[in-house]
Amino acid sequence: MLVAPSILSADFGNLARDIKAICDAGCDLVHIDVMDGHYVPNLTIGPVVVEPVSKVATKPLDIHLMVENNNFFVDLFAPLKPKYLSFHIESEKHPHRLIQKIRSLGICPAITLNPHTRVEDIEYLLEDLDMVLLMSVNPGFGGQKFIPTVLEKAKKLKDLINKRNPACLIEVDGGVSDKNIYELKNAGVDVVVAGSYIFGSDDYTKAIKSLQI
Ligand SMILES: O=C(CO)[C@H](O)[C@H](O)COP(=O)(O)O
Ligand SMILES: [Co+2]
Repeated sequence: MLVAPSILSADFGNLARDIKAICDAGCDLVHIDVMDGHYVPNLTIGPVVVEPVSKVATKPLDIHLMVENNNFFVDLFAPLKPKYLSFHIESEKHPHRLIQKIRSLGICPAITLNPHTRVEDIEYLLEDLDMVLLMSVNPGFGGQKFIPTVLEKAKKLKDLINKRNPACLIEVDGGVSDKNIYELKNAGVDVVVAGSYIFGSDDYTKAIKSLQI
């Protein structure tokens, strides 16, 4: 299991320090939550902040867009060369076109599904995707309760992935901890995002290791 700590739960007054700390503690990816205050009722950070603080990151960036104007934000964040750039299927009229654009910029395209969205909705996009991000909370805030129906969704998605594109990864984001990590693993999940669990612990190395099963 790969682990991507969400910096939403980091100390925003010491963001570079916290990004360095999770990289030193052995995380696999650095998850950056980008919220525009329109698509979700919260506002976070743009490239003006992410670019300087991510200079200390020794692990690849995993950027999660929660925005209305995906095209605009893809253009804003592409120069930072994240490994993964994901956008919400629910906020995009032309997901297939946007996936091709992200790929043409040298970035691995990923798509995100809210808790209510059926995995079948993205079946015909799977061949073009490197990762699917399943939300296990409603997007917008850290520290929420895990929605367990994501486990059934992950299993269904795994079947579709095995049929269409076995190389595509499944990522789960929201309410992840050592309490649900084994169920997530059994459901076929490859990558977990964890914010409050990791940043709320007093030993980042131990917390990250407890999820790298
Ligand atoms: O995308 C997100 C919220 O929209 C965050 O990545 C997610 O909530 C992680 O935080 P936590 O592990 O505390 O739930
Ligand atoms: Co996220």
